[in-house]
Amino acid sequence: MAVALSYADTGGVADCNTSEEAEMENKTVRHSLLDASDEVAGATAGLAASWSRSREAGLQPHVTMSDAMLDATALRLLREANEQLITVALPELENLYCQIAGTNSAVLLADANGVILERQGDPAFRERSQSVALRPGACWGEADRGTNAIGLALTEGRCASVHGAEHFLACNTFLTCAATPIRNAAGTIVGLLDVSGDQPARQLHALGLVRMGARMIENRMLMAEFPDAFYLRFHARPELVGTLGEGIAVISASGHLLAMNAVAHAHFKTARAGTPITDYFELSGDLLASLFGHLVPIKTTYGLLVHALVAGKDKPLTPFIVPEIKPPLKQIDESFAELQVGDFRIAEAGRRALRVVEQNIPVLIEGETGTGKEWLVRAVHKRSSRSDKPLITVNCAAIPETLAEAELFGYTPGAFTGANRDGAPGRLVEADGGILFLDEVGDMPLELQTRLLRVLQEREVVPVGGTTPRPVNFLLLSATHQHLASLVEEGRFRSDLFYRLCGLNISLPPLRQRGDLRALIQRMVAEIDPGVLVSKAAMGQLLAHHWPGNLRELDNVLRTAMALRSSANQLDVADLPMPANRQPTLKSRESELMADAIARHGGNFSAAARELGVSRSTLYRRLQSADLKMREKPVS
Ligand SMILES: Nc1ncnc2c1ncn2[C@@H]1O[C@H](COP(=O)(O)OP(=O)(O)OP(=O)(O)O)[C@@H](O)[C@H]1O
Repeated sequence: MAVALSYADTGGVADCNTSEEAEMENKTVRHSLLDASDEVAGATAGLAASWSRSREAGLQPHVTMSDAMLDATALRLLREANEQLITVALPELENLYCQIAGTNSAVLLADANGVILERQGDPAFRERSQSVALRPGACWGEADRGTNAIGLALTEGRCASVHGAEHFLACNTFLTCAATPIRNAAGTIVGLLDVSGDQPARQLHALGLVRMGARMIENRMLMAEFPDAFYLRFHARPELVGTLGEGIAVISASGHLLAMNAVAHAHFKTARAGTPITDYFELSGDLLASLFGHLVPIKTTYGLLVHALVAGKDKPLTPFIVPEIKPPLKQIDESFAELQVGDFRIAEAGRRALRVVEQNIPVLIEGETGTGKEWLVRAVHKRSSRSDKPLITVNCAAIPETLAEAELFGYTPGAFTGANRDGAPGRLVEADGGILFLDEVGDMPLELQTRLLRVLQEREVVPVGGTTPRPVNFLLLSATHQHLASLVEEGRFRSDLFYRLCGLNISLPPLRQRGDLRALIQRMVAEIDPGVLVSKAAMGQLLAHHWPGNLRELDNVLRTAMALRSSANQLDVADLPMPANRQPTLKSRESELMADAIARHGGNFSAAARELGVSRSTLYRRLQSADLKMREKPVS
């Protein structure tokens, strides 16, 4: 499954000297190590809010609270739980300490809750800092010790500097501290790095040092998390590849993105794990192979020139299995040529559906019968990252109610009389890894809706007659010719399921409202036989028709006409299999409006009358006078 990568704090340490690089910096880095005053301005923001939070937590500046401190056993367990972080961070703590040794300071590593895990400090500062519990086991969250750099950085998810009297508790005002969170590849805060000291002035360089240290730890964690992967390392300036300012994209052997560091993520904000690396860099197979161990200029897909190399940890520099890398999504995707005739809404619907469903957000397509809902789904599947996985279509109106559960969720051997001896996996399991398309979802019986909802919430299926759930992972598209929100209002469709299905609602226009009918007719005729032209009169009649069956009807009419035509190279009025001059009359439009509204509301006359702005009795009367026999569904 494609997983969204996210970072809240994407500050990096790149600098730049050309306009392209300046753009790179704009896209990535707000702070620069060279501009400490800016950094401090950002890092000291939020003090007032932090003081309010400290008061709200019941703390008072001059009251020393009972100590929030873990005993030795609890600290040992906490260290075990944070083993990976500590292993990766310890060398960095030592490195940082070398840089601040002799300045009456200490370097601290805390967990994601602000409990200090490790400390490296000047012996002279030890005693003073011990007196305020600046040592392993102590919790420095805001709620325990009021405003302080560790608590503030964790609460606000960014670097923080707290100096002297800015500390909430009076006993801490001799300290000056700078802290910054450490995030894992998914952008979650997993710890924090802090430099604290006993100094009369704010230490501008301390903030820069902890940020550098944290970034180094993050990069190391990234590599520790994906030890078998390859790393594409890049920077706009070749000499900065391999430094802290570089972007790192972690890539699988098949050339798919696994993760990015914060700098890379700042370039590719919408990057998602599981997508081909060619979505982000313009790379042919040969070019990619040439990057192994060599710095080569390449372009990002948004046109920025960077210098990059690929390395694998402890790995011979053998190229990726390049053929698995797909061409960039854009090249095959964005035109939706088979839907694009002249009405921009249709291809745009395809583009929107693709983008959204690729983020694992379900899409609901509404439209009259034959408007091309299923075509749209096929076009989306073809371009999706799951194009080589199944597209499973379930027509919810066509499965008999008694078999629906078994059909959808599968069944175990011998689950019911007449069942297949070996059981069956069910359509949802068949869609695992691919796309599930629920057609005519508005017709799904309420009981089935409840079970489907559970599957969508828990992402696992229990077959009929079974007890063991099986995890499923599919992208979800649904379609209906009804107005699903009205069915919800009428209590015929579960509202919670509606919201589960309808991450994005796409409405396909009926043929009579499309602006590209002429072009569509010409194209469909040319697809059957490119040598045939449509006569003016035939085109006039086709354009005047009301097309209640939409594209399906048009397709049938054109195929029949082409088969019956008397001239080899022209389609004429006489060839058309539909009654002449179907220009809609006022009366026929009224009948269609009534029929449409009743169908949309699934036979609920009251709702249809409301939509049409007439009373229920008027609707009855007009249906009778139009001799329109519509079945009314009893409302439960
Ligand atoms: N873009 C298109 N170009 C040409 N023909 C199309 C296009 N889209 C759909 N059609 C034709 O219309 C028919 C109906 O399309 P489709 O099954 O996608 O409609 P639908 O909205 O899902 O219909 P229903 O609601 O009845 O299931 C297709 O079989 C095809 O013949």
